[in-house]
Amino acid sequence: MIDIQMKELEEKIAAVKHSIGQNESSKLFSLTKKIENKDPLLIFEGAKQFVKDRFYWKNPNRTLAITGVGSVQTLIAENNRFQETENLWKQAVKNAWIDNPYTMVPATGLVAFGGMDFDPLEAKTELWKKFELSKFYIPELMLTTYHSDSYVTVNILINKEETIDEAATRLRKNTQKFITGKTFGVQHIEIKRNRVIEPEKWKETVKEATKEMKEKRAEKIVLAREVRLSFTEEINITQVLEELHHTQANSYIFAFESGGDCFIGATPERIVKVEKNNLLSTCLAGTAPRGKTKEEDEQIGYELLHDKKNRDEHEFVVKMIKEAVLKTCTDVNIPNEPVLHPLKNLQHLYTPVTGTLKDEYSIFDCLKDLHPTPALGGTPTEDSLAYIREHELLDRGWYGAPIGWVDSNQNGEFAVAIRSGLIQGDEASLFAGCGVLADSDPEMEFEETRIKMLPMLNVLGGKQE
Ligand SMILES: C=C(O[C@@H]1C=C(C(=O)O)C=C[C@H]1O)C(=O)O
Ligand SMILES: [Mg+2]
Repeated sequence: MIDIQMKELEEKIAAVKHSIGQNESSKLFSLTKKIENKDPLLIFEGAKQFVKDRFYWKNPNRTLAITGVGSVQTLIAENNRFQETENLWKQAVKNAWIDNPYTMVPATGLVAFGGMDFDPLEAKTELWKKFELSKFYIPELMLTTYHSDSYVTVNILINKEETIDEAATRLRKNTQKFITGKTFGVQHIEIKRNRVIEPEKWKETVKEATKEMKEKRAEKIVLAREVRLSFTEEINITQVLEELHHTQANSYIFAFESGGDCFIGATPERIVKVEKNNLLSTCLAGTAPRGKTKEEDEQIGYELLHDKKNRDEHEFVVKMIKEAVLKTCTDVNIPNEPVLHPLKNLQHLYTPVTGTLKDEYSIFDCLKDLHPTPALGGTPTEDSLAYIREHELLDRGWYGAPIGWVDSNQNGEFAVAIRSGLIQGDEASLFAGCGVLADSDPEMEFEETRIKMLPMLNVLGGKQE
């Protein structure tokens, strides 16, 4: 249980109540405490019986995990998603009473976690109907695990009308309910049906795109496709998260529930991380499989580092991110050559980008400038997006877009939501894309996307590879 004396809590609530303005009916109270270590997945599982909307996040080096349950305030943008979300977030922070003694610990205190559509101009289909253009939760309860310490944050709306005693009791009850957690059993997932959506037509689209580039109407276009699965029973998200954690090193693990559907994945791609004014972005593009032996693996890695098509794919991303970051940062540092980024099923070309974010820019400004990078859109951005809108067979929804969190202390981190799937009860869609250039071979690009789906497919009962 959260360690706080009733008297101390009542004093805090009295102060919050006192601060409610004449024209306000309530105030968001955010209270953070350090607690004995808890397993983030047990909290995630336990919350299922009380709330529909949960989120989960783990960073690639596993120093930070965030579990959020419920939403005390949901930030939904209607048009200009980056600017609107930032405005809503700033307003929420301004209106809240934040009691967080651990402001040096990222992702404690008031935090918003969410994601957004890849392309607001793409026609929406039934598939993504539960996901708004952009949606961020400020959770009712959040567990932050940073290095080996755990922190719990409870967010509640204190009403002007309720007594201090009522509010304190409500806060304690809520905390107790969510912090107890629940263990989960091992589910043996069985795929009933695995439907690759229009593979031949997809290859045809890739071929068409290569023509587009030969005729110099674009230089790179990223094309994605979908696989639809159905299972013998409903999928337990907690177990999928645990399996992703065990199988996908060097990747973010994320989940975001909305209206009963869950967008989930294990992505190696960071779009931007901001810690105070330190910025880190990543160029990740160019792909090859892993070898079966160490020698074969090193040989494939060497070839990837020296392959012209993959280096070109990568370079488009470096160029675009460099331009964007030079605008918002000083002290920009970008190595001249990429290195290999090994994953379980494949390896990528990787170039880190660091800089010092100028005071006048926020993480939302960075997202606006960076998304979509040519790792997910193409070059030039607008022409490739127009091509994707018109020709891609898939409604990308939140696939390929930023997903992540911000706190009220100038920290935040967003990944690019790839290697992901949308779980809808006993069905799921998996997504994967690839960078198409003028000399792309449709069969090879198809194979690349097949391998990119394996991380999700394997934890959903697919054949191990
Ligand atoms: C688009 C995806 O991945 C992107 C495309 C890559 C490529 O084509 O080489 C590599 C990494 C990602 O930037 C995906 O996994 O869905
Ligand atoms: Mg590629």
